[in-house]
Amino acid sequence: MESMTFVLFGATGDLAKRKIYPALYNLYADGKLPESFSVIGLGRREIEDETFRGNVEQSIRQFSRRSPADREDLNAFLSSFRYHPLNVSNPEDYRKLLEVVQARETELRLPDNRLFYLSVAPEFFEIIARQIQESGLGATRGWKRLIIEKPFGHDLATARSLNENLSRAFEEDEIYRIDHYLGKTMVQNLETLVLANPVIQAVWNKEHISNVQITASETVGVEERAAYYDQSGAIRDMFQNHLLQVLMMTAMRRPSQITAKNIREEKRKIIEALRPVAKESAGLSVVRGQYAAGEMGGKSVPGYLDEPGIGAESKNDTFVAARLWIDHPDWEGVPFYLRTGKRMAAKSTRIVVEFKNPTEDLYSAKNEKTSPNLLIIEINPNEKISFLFNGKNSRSDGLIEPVEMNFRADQSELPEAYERLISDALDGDSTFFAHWNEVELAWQWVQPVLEAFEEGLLPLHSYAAGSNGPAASDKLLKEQGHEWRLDPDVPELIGQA
Ligand SMILES: NC(=O)C1=CN([C@@H]2O[C@H](COP(=O)(O)OP(=O)(O)OC[C@H]3O[C@@H](n4cnc5c(N)ncnc54)[C@H](OP(=O)(O)O)[C@@H]3O)[C@@H](O)[C@H]2O)C=CC1
Ligand SMILES: O=C1O[C@H](COP(=O)(O)O)[C@@H](O)[C@H](O)[C@H]1O
Repeated sequence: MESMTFVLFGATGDLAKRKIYPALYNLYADGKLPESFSVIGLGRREIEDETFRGNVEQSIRQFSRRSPADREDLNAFLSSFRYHPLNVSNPEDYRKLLEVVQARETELRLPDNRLFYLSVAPEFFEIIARQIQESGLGATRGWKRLIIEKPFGHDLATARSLNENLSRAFEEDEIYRIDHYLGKTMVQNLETLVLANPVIQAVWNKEHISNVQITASETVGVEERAAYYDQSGAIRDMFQNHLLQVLMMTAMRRPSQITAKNIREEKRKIIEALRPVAKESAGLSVVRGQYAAGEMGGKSVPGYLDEPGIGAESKNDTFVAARLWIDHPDWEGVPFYLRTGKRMAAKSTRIVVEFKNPTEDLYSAKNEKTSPNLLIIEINPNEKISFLFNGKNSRSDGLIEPVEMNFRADQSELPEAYERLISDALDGDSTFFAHWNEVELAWQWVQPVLEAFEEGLLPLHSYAAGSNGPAASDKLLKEQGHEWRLDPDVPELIGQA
């Protein structure tokens, strides 16, 4: 682990408070930060170093998975933090920042390895990258790296333009695009599950898999993020990035080696092979919805249009589902169903892999029913892998029923996604960051869908808050003889999983 300076743009913001400081603290507590390091927090407001350190401490006490046990140890951690007021569009502020960074490098005898973390609004990404270059902050003899938050562009054209501008200041291998789903335990575990288990590897293809379902349902509504969310919708907020990343991780084929380069290459092949949709026919494979008033946990909740900050006429999507096909020899004829929505019945991020069931005929002759084998990877809030198979029940009738085998990760010990990702960026490991190829190809698939939404070519279905989304999304599966698995209204399965 190399000593470095962590330059944090947006140090007074929500993400820094809720995720970044707790992640840094836990990495420190786990011995995963270098012995010597410097953190320089940046924001417009004028605050003293002491106040800044107090704010960092408060965020750790409130949001860290582990509370600081020892005052001395916490003070040692906080002593690395300094604050510098900076307005992103003022070049003079960057020159002063360079002096602050260099002074700390000299004082702590740090090499000029610098990690710049952009935890600010996306409209600032380009100007910051340019100023880092022009001020000399980026001219290091050591390494320089850029961690950039989502969203990466608003559509294909803006993502391309952002990337072009960033690449004037940073090489592709210096850019770490955060997709926090790639830092989740079970998303990272997918690679091991499929590649390290020959039995699973052998059946991970069109011969054995009937369909794959990826769900990210949330119970929360738009919360305080109306200004951002009403311009983005579920398609940009969750689908273009998190869901398509999970699809790539699920469908990627075996790489020749487990390296960042090879894994990203395999992911690229999958996203490249996604069958494009035309905007005129997007409605055949994509369903969009918006939540109406409903009931959640016994309480009435307002519909999207009545949420604070949302325009009364908003046509924004809070739900999107799609049926995708991967034109790859190993996945021919296997639909991948993706859906995400706010104000749904349950918080659940999961992948359900449904296997083909050639045993039906064999048992139907005996008037018995077998169910398809299901491999269920629960990502959030549980972190669990289950396999549902057929077994005889232990009652006197001895009928065949789905039986569950499972593995549950010990959640008390699990690092958070941000810990994993920041640690990887410090180590220079980009495996679980989104490469530009993946981001661009994901936007390429989504672009006609965005246009279809904007031009009103698809109906905007209403769904009651607290439901499983619009019924139209069930049709996407029914047309292929499938159904969503493990929705909360399928008690016999959710009860076991
Ligand atoms: N919050 C979250 O849960 C998530 C956030 N993100 C992304 O993370 C990024 C940050 O989000 P979040 O922390 O919520 O945003 P906030 O609005 O809470 O914070 C914004 C930060 O930017 C600083 N800032 C604003 N304008 C300027 C300026 N002109 N010059 C210098 N600094 C400025 C603010 O400091 P000051 O006011 O002192 O100037 C503040 O520190 C965004 O890209 C967002 O999309 C991604 C996923 C989740
Ligand atoms: O990136 C985002 O993710 C969250 C959901 O994340 P999870 O880790 O709780 O599954 C979502 O609420 C938010 O709208 C989106 O910006």
